[in-house]
Amino acid sequence: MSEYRVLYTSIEGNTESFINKLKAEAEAVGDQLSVLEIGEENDFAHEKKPYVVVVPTYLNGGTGTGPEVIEIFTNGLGDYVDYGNNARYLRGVIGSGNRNFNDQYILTAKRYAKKYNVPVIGDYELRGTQREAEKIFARIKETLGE
Ligand SMILES: Cc1cc2nc3c(=O)[nH]c(=O)nc-3n(C[C@H](O)[C@H](O)[C@H](O)COP(=O)(O)O)c2cc1C
Repeated sequence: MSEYRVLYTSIEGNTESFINKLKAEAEAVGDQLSVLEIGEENDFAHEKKPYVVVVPTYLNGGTGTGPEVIEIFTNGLGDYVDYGNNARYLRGVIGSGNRNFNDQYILTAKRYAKKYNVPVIGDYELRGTQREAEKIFARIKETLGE
């Protein structure tokens, strides 16, 4: 049995629903997820081992992908990653969004990947499917090793 650390934020519950699918997937193969939901009000803590983040996309200020388009609602997760040495343990980003947003689809995840120099290891729309959870859990295992 292995345990994989996953941090996430969920404003309207879609990401939470996908996390539950990931948990079910992990349990089905005898593994476990150690999950932490980060809101705007969490106390910061020091992460002690490698982890991935799952981040939905909430943007304001335009329809493009330039600097005028800013992240809203999900900043607590970014602040947590920036805290202490936490960024050093971040190994990958999973993005969620809605393809109706075209070029802005999973833009927050792409920005995190660029900022922290880690790959986007998966993406899905809205609540995702069990099949997507299966694929993304496999990527989490590859990314976090053992
Ligand atoms: C105000 C608002 C802005 C959004 N902006 C984007 C966007 O720019 N790109 C994208 O892919 N999805 C966007 N979405 C879709 C959300 O990322 C998607 O619904 C996600 O599943 C929400 O996750 P949550 O329910 O865990 O908060 C937006 C949704 C809302 C309500």
